Amino acid sequence: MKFPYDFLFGAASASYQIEGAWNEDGKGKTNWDVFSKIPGKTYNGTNGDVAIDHYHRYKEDIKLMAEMGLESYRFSISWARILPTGDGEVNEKGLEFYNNVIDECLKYGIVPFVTLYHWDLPLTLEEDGGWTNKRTADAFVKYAEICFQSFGDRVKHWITFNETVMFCGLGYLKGAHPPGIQNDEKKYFQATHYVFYAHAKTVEVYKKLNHYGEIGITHVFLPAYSIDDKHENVVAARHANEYETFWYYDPILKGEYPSYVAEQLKEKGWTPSWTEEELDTIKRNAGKNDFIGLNYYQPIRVEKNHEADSSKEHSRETSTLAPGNPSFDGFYRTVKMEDKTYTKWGWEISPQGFLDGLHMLKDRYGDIMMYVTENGLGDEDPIIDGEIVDVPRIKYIEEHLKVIKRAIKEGIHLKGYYAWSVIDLLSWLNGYKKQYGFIYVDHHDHLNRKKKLSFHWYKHIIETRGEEL
Ligand SMILES: C[C@@]1(C(=O)O)OC[C@H]2O[C@@H](O)[C@H](O)[C@@H](O)[C@H]2O1
Repeated sequence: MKFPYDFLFGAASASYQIEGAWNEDGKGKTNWDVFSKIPGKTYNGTNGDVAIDHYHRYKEDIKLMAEMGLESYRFSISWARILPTGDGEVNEKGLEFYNNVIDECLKYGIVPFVTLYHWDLPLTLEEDGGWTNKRTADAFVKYAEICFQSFGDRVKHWITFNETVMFCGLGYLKGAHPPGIQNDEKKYFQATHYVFYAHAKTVEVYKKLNHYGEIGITHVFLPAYSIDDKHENVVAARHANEYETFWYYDPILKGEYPSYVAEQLKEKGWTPSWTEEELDTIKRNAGKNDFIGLNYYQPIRVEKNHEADSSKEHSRETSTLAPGNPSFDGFYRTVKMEDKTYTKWGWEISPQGFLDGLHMLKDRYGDIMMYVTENGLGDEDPIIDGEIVDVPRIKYIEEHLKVIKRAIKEGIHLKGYYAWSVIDLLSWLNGYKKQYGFIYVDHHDHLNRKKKLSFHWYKHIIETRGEEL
């Protein structure tokens, strides 16, 4: 059986991780332009000043995507190229660059799937409180409307935010992302609320434009499973799903926060300062979402945490989602299981965990339309006789595509798959060591591009619409 005729086979990237040209053509500074240059913050001091120079080489890169037969390309717009100060004057050269990228995609029949925010925030806004300041939410809605008006005639698939839990959690709890704040739960939850509010307002604005495209949000999908049937561990898994998944998915799909979390926040004094207008905006627009984007890499296996409160000690290493760390509130701990397989970065490889999680989402939210907006294997790819023989990546993606095909047969409304990443790119915390791409970038030879084994494999899967999987 082939994948449905309208299922999109795609691959993804993000502006800060590929573009470079960090200070060219009127682009404003972002939080990451500054944060990445603070000693110790990134692996080996890597930063996105050049990245893989996609800003100057986008035609070459998109031509390679076309050669792969890619049906859709998910990329993000750097807000600071459009509005250098976040909410001031428009930078025409920024509009020009993304118009060129979109037109280059359409030249090859590649469907552009655009993320408005993939973590690079204009510095002016970060310095004014970032996502804990409602100004940023209001500025985002203005920025989004400019993008809709400029690109909406050709872009019909829009993602507002990528992985809110990551930029808020790493920004305000772990300190591994800007603004580098640790253990500030009040700011963490406040930031998530303003993101959900900005998302809801943006959906409302988009729908009023009658562009007849799709809009949604992309969340991490990290289904939590108890390590055994012990009651306290089952409770721990429920707690993890409430804070890591339902806190994020409920306001988008149900228009309200999960009571399990909301009540605990009240007890702990972590409730965001929200207004009735904000809560009503979230409620009023929940039904207008066209899809939810899932970034799935792994599940987590959890047990009740009994250790003294080590949840407050953080480092870059404890911020990479590897198992063995306590939750931010110390309630549970993730566990590395003897009978599971893991990547070099300690992420469990579990297509079955994905399928079980999809059914959990359907049980809770009904028949919602979904895209897998990221999935892939971060690895140090083997190079044999000059060829990048990334067989582990082929196996990883193959197993997950098989499960996606099965999920569709079981009634899960999945409309597309975007491998992370289309091309090797800068990893926020792992520099260029952790590769994800179908296309290799040689940092020892002028960033030259080279097709990996997986490039040819994915081309075949797309051509045959995954019939053999
Ligand atoms: C933490 C990490 C990684 O480096 O493995 O997860 C997978 C992938 O998620 C994406 O949303 C990030 O933009 C990208 O950089 C990757 O980040």
